[in-house]
Amino acid sequence: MKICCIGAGYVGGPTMAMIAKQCPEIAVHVVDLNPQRIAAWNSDTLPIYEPGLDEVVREARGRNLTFSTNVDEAIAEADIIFIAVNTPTKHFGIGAGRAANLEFIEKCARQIAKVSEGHKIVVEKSTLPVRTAEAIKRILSSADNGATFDVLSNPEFLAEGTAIDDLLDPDRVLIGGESPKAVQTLAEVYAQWVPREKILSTNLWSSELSKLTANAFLAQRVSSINAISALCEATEADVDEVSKAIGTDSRIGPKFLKASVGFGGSCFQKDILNLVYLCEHFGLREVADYWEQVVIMNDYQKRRFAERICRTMFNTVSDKKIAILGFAFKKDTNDTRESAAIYVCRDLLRERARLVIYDPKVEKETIVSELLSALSDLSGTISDLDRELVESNVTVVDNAYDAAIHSHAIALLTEWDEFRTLDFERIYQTMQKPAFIYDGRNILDRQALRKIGFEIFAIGKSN
Ligand SMILES: NC(=O)c1ccc[n+]([C@@H]2O[C@H](COP(=O)([O-])OP(=O)(O)OC[C@H]3O[C@@H](n4cnc5c(N)ncnc54)[C@H](O)[C@@H]3O)[C@@H](O)[C@H]2O)c1
Ligand SMILES: O=c1ccn([C@@H]2O[C@H](COP(=O)(O)OP(=O)(O)O[C@H]3O[C@H](CO)[C@@H](O)[C@H](O)[C@H]3O)[C@@H](O)[C@H]2O)c(=O)[nH]1
Repeated sequence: MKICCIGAGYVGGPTMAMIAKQCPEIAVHVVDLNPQRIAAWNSDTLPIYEPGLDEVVREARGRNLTFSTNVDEAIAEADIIFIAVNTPTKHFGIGAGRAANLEFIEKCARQIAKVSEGHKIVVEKSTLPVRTAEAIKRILSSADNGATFDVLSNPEFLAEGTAIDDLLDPDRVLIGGESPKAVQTLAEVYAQWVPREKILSTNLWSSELSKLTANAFLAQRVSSINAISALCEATEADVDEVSKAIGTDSRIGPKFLKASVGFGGSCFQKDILNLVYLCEHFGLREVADYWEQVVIMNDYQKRRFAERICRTMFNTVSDKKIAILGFAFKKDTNDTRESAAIYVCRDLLRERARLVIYDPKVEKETIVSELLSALSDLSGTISDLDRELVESNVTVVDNAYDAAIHSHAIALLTEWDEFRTLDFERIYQTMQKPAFIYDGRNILDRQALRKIGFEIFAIGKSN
């Protein structure tokens, strides 16, 4: 059997590497339009940082795992074609700011229709609005070379930072489709390492909608506890104690109740906005409003964090040096898409703070480009003033101690493990006084820091 995957990103790369590792008899060919990305997949420095990924790729690459830009060839040879391209929020035209941009999906479907012969199974791996498979089927059925297709939905539930564990031992694999034979063929691939009872099959539309719904529920939990964190700060309740108290109720459960500076990542916001757009499309105004509130609350949480920094530093951060620890949207990834850090830094820059940023895995170019795009207007134009703000007020350094030297405050925005064990005595000596710490992840020992002399503010703690 031959598998092709279109899209060598955070999903296509790790997912296909795992299939290739677990199924040595299947030839897996991952293709992408981006030659730099493909070159990186073929090198010793993979394009994404993910614990355990290097080993999996090293085992299968060259044996039954290939990365290339030969999209047509890979499609033509494959029995199963996964589509794992990006489906970002649309930034133009109808549905701008909400709907998913399906341009890349449609281009893949047209290309598959053009170069395929015989019978192929086409698998939606990307996260898509419910009923996208209908459009894909229409496009594929226009193929004029006699090719036939089954379309399946097989959404991916991996989380970044734990992708390899999630792929090795998933809570479930979901396959939606109309043809039992096609569903069975794909299920056989996963059954090489996933227990049968964890492979669920549903109709196409339930599968597509389950992915959006799963992300909406997860993000809703984070926004719910973050909403409570604001109330904790006003009432001397402690959000971590509240989380623990409610999470021990087996009906609620303990996961995804960690209050934070706000959720980030390429998926939660995009997928909820997509759900909101779908609800509006179907005339379900109240349902749309209900889910939109999850994103509104998240924006509030990020804004609130930056405002608290300004307020508690005597109402001005202008010309003050703030060390930013962490820029990725969570630990153990180099992904910065929609990271809360971007928006906190943007707001601080607008207050004319000087930022010294350190993240163990994020490159300087990525940080600068994220900040410039956060400061740009809707059309993507960056004013000279904003460009100047970033050029003069942002420094990126390669360790936390250098970031903290002479700073007035530290804002911890990503929960990297190395930040837990920093020598804060040493850091305190090098900082301006009073020395402030804003813990956006609630991972630091507040008592110990206070003993050293820090003024510490954490999420959902009223000091
Ligand atoms: N990132 C995650 O953790 C995650 C998890 C589950 C689901 N998803 C979903 O999976 C999809 C992919 O996400 P991602 O994070 O891997 O995106 P990504 O941007 O990292 O990767 C997508 C890749 O597709 C390539 N591409 C786009 N159009 C192409 C075409 N016509 N031919 C060949 N290559 C093309 C791009 O060059 C890019 O490298 C999205 O729908 C996302 O919502 C993402
Ligand atoms: O209790 C929590 C849990 C998460 N977060 C934040 O929420 C964001 C998302 O975290 P997580 O869900 O762990 O990472 P993602 O890689 O975005 O994974 C989500 O999005 C993927 C893409 O659709 C799905 O496949 C996954 O199942 C889903 O967890 C991050 O900023 C986290 O810091 C919190 O603030 N508190």
